[in-house]
Amino acid sequence: MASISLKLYSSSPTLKFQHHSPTFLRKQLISFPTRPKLAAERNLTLSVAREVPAELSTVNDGAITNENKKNPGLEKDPIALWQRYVEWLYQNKELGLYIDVSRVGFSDEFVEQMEKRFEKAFRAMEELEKGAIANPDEGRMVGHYWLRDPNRAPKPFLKTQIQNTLEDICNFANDIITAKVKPPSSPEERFTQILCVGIGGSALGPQFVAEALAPDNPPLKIRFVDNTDPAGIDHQIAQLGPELASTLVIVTSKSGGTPETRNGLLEVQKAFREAGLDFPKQGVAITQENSLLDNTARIEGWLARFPMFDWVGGRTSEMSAVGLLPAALQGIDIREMLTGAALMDEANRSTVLKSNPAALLALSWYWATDGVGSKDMVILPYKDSLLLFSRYLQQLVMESLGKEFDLDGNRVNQGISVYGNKGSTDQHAYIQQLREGVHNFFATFVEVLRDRPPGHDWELEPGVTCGDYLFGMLQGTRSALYANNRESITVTVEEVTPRSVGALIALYERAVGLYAFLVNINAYHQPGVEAGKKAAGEVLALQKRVLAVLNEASCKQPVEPLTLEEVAERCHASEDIEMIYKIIAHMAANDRAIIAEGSCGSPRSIKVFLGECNVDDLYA
Ligand SMILES: O=P(O)(O)OC[C@H]1O[C@H](O)[C@H](O)[C@@H](O)[C@@H]1O
Repeated sequence: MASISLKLYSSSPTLKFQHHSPTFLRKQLISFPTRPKLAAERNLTLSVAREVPAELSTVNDGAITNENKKNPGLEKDPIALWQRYVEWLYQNKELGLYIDVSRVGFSDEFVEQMEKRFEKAFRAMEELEKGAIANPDEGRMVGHYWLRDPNRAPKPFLKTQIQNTLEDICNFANDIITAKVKPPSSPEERFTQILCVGIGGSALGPQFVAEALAPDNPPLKIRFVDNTDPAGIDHQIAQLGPELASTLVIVTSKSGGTPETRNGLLEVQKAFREAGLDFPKQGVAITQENSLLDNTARIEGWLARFPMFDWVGGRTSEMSAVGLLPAALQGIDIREMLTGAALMDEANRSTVLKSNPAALLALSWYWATDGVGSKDMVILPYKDSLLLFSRYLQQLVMESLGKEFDLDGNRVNQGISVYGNKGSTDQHAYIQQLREGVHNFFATFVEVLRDRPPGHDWELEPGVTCGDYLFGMLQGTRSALYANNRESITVTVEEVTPRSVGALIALYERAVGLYAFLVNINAYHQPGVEAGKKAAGEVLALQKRVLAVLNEASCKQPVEPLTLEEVAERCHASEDIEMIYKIIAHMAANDRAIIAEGSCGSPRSIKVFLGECNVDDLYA
């Protein structure tokens, strides 16, 4: 068993969450040492016994897995680390964006091994951008990159569609904001609110961008109905109150038929009716042409309709009308978002690994997770406004990479799990486990250099600002994790702007695409989601049968309360008795079924009938 004596340096003791008085802490943090001092003053020797696994080799499907990875152990010498940092640092001057992969321990051999795979991935990505059927399972092109560079669209009419849609978005948003287009009956004489109804890719991008970029006082305030939870919908409607009259409702659904979105629409339309408002005059649809939603909006004469294209997936639709319309209505510079994405796309077309930011991420993900998702991706933006970035990436990464089969039909059960919220807040929640617990993750820090707009900073202690603490917490956590062999990537932007947010979105769209090529899967379909939707449909169909059986029994004189077995038998679904029990329990909890005898706690005791019958009929 090889053993290695490693020179480590600890983070400042005060960051070790020891119990000290606030004064002591304040003194310590004020004298928060810089790296050289930290390294010199706080050397700590730790001897780590490390199995040096077998030589790097590729298994039959070419995957490079942990047990085969020649893992020399993470570099810990500060000077050598500094050299690694400098050697691998990616900088995009125009975007003010940096990527640091020096705290991911991939070896030179590994990089060499991956060169060929990246050459293949770069070629595949080039074909994708030229209009190849890169989503073979659905026979579709993958064209979200064309949204920010229409000249790349493979057909002139596609370029025209993209350009015209962007123009329409800008003009419509301007008409709304300038009150050229007004709500029909609003004392405000202008639209003041946006209610976005949509789910998944039709909500997560707009939610992330709103949180990241909406000004403190936007021309229209945005809120979302992104679920079929009646209480959640009621809450949004209640918060709008009389402002429902000046609310623009944007209903987004690429398919035009997603049940949750359709339910949200029906509920909101009900609220409009009850408020005596004319929904179509305040309704906007964003959907594929001739979808159910599109036809509804057209026939009912909604205020506006914007197209979604079949070659743009939900999780990569933020640069389409899905994201651009709500952003523009909040006064966000959507052309800057597109510019940021386009500049990042250009950088990601480099075939030199070290000059391709998305490739650096994909390389790091492959190393950290052995190309099989063996570790989770923890996203830690140290900036409140980027709070929803991880939720956005959960769909982009997990719905793209979480696939049962690869492109050759092998069962691979691929994917990388994503979680995280924001730093330093998350340090007070689960960093304990990350630092010392199960080693099943790699971290991605998102660093924002600009703490406050120029001229607004303030020293809460001599020479120390609030932002310095945030900076210190990020760097301290990164060091503390690495000191315990936890790897991390750091993505740095100078500040959160439409351009940098557009770049971040493009960075991860491309990294996911490259990684998918590396592991040979289709990143652009989602068969597993259809399975869930189908199963939900079956539950509702069974519920209808249960209702019919109960209705028939409840209308008898006297009313005939039924046992679960009797209900199941009459539904010809004895094997579904558990689901029937759950359906009845849910209905009883909402006063739609009456438990005549027994209780849901002891299912076998239940006798049930339908709510509209009164108890007196029971034993008449
Ligand atoms: O935009 P829609 O067609 O309503 O789809 C909304 C969401 O539905 C499903 O969950 C898909 O897997 C997502 O990719 C999609 O974003």
